[in-house]
Amino acid sequence: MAHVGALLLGLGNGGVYAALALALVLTYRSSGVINFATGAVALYVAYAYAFLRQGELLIIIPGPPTSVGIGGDPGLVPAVLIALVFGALLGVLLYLLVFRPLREAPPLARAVASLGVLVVIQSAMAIRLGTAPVSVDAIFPASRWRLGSVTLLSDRFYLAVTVVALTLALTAVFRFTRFGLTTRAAAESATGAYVSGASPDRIALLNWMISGVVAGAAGILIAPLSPLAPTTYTLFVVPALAAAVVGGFQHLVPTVGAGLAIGMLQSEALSQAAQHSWLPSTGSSELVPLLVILVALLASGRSIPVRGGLVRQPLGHAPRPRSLTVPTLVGTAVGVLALVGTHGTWRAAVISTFIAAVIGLSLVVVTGYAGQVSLAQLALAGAAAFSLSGLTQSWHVPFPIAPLLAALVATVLGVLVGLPALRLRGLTLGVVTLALAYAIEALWFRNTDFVSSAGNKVRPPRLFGLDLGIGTGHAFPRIQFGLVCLVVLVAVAWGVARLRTSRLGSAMLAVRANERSAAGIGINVVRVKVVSFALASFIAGLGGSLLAYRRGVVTYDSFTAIGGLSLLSTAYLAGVTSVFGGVNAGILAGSGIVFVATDRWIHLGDWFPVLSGLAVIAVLIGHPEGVASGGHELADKIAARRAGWRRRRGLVPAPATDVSAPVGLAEPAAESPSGVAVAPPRSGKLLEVSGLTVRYGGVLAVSDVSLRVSPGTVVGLIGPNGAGKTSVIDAITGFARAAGTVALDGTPIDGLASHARVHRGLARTFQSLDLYDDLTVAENVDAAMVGRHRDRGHEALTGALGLLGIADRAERPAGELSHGERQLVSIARGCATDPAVLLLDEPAAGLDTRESRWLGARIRAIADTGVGVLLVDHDVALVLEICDYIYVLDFGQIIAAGTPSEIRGSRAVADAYLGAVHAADAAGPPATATAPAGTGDADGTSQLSDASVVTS
Ligand SMILES: Nc1ncnc2c1ncn2[C@@H]1O[C@H](COP(=O)(O)OP(=O)(O)OP(=O)(O)O)[C@@H](O)[C@H]1O
Repeated sequence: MAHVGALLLGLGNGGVYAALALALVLTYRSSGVINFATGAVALYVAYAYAFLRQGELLIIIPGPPTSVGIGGDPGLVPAVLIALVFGALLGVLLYLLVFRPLREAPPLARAVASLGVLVVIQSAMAIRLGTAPVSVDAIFPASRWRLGSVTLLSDRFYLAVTVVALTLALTAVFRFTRFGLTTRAAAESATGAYVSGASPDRIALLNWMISGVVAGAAGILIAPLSPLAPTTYTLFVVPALAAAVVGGFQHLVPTVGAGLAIGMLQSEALSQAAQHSWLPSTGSSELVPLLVILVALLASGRSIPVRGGLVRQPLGHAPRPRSLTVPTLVGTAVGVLALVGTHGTWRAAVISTFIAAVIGLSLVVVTGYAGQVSLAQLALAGAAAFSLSGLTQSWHVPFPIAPLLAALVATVLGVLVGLPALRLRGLTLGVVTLALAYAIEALWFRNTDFVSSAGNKVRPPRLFGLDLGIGTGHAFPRIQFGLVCLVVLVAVAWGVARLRTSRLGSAMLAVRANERSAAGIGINVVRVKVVSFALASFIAGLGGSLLAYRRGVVTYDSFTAIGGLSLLSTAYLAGVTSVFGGVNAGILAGSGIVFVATDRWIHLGDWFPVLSGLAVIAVLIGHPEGVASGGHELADKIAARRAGWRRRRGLVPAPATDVSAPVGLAEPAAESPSGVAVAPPRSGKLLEVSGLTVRYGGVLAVSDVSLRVSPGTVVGLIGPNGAGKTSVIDAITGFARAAGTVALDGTPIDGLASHARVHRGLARTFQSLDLYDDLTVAENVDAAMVGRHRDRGHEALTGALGLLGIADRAERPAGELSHGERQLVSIARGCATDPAVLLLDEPAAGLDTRESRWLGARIRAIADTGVGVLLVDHDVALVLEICDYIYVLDFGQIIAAGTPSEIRGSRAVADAYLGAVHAADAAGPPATATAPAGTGDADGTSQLSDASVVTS
């Protein structure tokens, strides 16, 4: 019964989380924004309400007085209504000024903009109103109801009932009104909404308005129960995000249910912590949102996204460093000059810039390269900082072993933080890492069991008797410590730049771009994610250790969850995809040189965070990929101009302009069009598939399919749309769950993960190509050779590019190529995995007949090297021309198999697959009349290529 009482006590907070989660769902559904500022909106409306009840109108912009009198308290209902109107207006303003201009921006850019809004509102409120809590009169009668041995506080009950009533009303609006219908249609597809005559823009605006009202209502309702203070309200967004995740950011009722449950479980956790000494004295309630999110997500997530279920996270171009030596030397020289040429506050700011840049570089690795949105990097830095304190104070571990060990602690924790990334991606992962940071802060950094109220001391670094510490008094800040920070920064920056040019870096970018196709070329997506979290956490740990040495005493306030949000927004703004951007993040950070400069020269003082939040928003609207994107474009332009200059002087050959044009169909297989020798023939393997069956829920896509692909042969798999051809390839390569056996040279491989099958010799291409548009052609192909020896890798790279005739496109970004060229890159990537069997999914899609026949010759050339090829294509003329054997699939079953001439003469195939053509023949007009130009051969392929037109 005590448990029931504790649970019911949590109804109040639960109701608020539920209302905020509703507001989150509304903005996400209508405009795809995860609005981290939802708690801040609630905060603003709650303050506006509290001031109204004191007869004052709140003004948060600088200049005029904080409030003006309105002649007394207008009363409960008018005050609530006026405050809610403010909430609605704030919602409308946020949409019109911030999120509408960003509607085409990457999802992460929109989330970062909401972080900017959060910082602006929270900092402005803190400056204008102070951080002292404000108490507000009760709204609901506060009495104790006794139900047997259980006590229920009536105000909590009324609050929860109000939120549930609000949810039911909103659910009814969205279910039964035209506005609700169009909102749901727009959530599915903006085009769909346009087609049905609704303006997604107006729908989004209305939803933002309602969201402002709902968030405001949450703020007003909780104000009497929880003293009004800027930071507490802002952080209500974490449990609210957890509730929204449970509802999939779509469904209102599960969202509200989860919000209420989180509040109740938190209350129970607090009561348990008070009763049991073995439970941590603080932090158990902050752990609840994390556990709720993890249970909800792990129950529904998948490790590799299913076909069509990919979350794309465009993050901007991650440029490949052109040279490491010059920037390293110049950067080091600038750093030394900055230290030597400054003193006092300025030198302290330079040192802070170095440290923040190190932590910023950790985000470059995990988010910029590997595409994993981590909001926990600052918490990981904190973990190292607090560990360093223990290592130096209690264990007397000397420098530099202590900071390295502390960074290793952060690495272990970082790998744990990264584990959810194995199943989650995009901003959902960001939400989980935020919940983790929130829990780590409460359980460890704020926990008085581990950290004394004045903070934990750190022993200054000493090496061979030399004092490397930052010093105190007049000596502060000592140049020696600045040099230590600079050495760490240069080493980390050099390492991160090297990583970008390494094969691991290419694999990270491949995972960032497209996990499915990364797995398809043999990249172990799980390992790449874990390694990127480990590397980034180690770097964050180094930064955290430096920060601990810089401060001398470690306290929680340097490593808060909110600070982690600011870190991501600064790093994103500075350019999270390059070393240049990471260093920029240090320069722009809260205690860096820009902060000191603005403080000294423009006397911004407390308003710096507000202005930096506004700057984040303004810059994002102009450059949704961050400020460094301008620098990257400039560097690309300079490089292109230099290359043009070198070409004009005849130093390098000019690239061919029409690579996909046929370059001689009768070329020898061992020589590429550019004269590059292709990979030597390898021993292919026999692929045997039997009893393959694939089901998607109730749909039987493939039923009991058996087929063989012998080394050195091209085997076709044809069939009408939806016959199950891609599903067969997905099942053979481990991308779709299937029954049946798949064996290579008699060894079963059906139990293996997709990337492991690639290592056994099974390579594939994707119908959607799934190239890494950010990477060059060479990098796309190189990514397929992770773990291969460099020299052999180089041989395979030139071989694969040469075989497909795209060697002269090697340095072009894949995103710039024509469709035909992209098809070739996709096949080259498959070839680069050194396959024994290559499965090609519609490689001729989008090619004209000439290109298609040229491609056919390339495919034959691949088979001539000993590789077995399974070719799925709608171009029947191509399939009949180059295949040794063909299987015909219809409704998931093999209906015919044989040599091209047998297939050509098969009545069953004609009926099932070419029926339309035969029917057309019977009706009169000659089939050749509509055949594409150039396909009419003496052997009658014209009729079949006509069939390909009918079915594709
Ligand atoms: N993820 C999925 N969930 C549910 N059904 C699916 C899924 N993927 C494919 N299907 C269904 O399975 C059947 C076979 O689809 P598949 O894409 O394998 O055929 P296909 O022959 O490759 O078609 P196409 O030539 O159009 O590419 C179709 O009915 C399709 O709608």
